[in-house]
Amino acid sequence: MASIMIVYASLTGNTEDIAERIAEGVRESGCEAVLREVDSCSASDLVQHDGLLLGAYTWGDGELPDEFLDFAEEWDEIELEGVKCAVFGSGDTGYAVYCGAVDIIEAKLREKGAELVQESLKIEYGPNAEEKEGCRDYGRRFARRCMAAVS
Ligand SMILES: Cc1cc2nc3c(=O)[nH]c(=O)nc-3n(C[C@H](O)[C@H](O)[C@H](O)COP(=O)(O)O)c2cc1C
Repeated sequence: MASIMIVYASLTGNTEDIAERIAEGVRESGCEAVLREVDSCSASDLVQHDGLLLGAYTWGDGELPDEFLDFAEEWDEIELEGVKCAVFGSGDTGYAVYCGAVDIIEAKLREKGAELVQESLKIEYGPNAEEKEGCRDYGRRFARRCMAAVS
């Protein structure tokens, strides 16, 4: 069974809600979903799985949340070449840089040679009912791509 790691940072629960819905979609597809908050895992945990989904809210002026800053220092030391990844997050369109953390994480993964297998998912605040289904679908699509690679 393919195993997919979902690592996220969430201050008020919106990104967590997205992460949980994505995890449901991953599981519906018959894959294992390992869901972890970023401050409870180390960068080396990332490479033990068949796919990696990273999620963050945006802080400051389009910045990564502090929890991800510590993590981002560590991932310079790990090999992500060819690892199947995708990025999601929550933001607020009232800010100048909407979901900037998602773009920063995506750029970092590209720089590390990771394979971004689908477009990033950005949601304003928490997902509404329709967006929740979109999150599940996002998880299902990601899982299918990872399963195709392991079978
Ligand atoms: C101090 C502060 C700065 C923020 N800066 C941004 C920003 O630059 N861009 C953005 O899209 N959202 C920004 N946000 C909005 C949060 O990312 C948004 O509320 C998000 O839904 C929080 O997700 P969470 O519930 O997972 O913590 C900011 C929020 C706060 C409180």
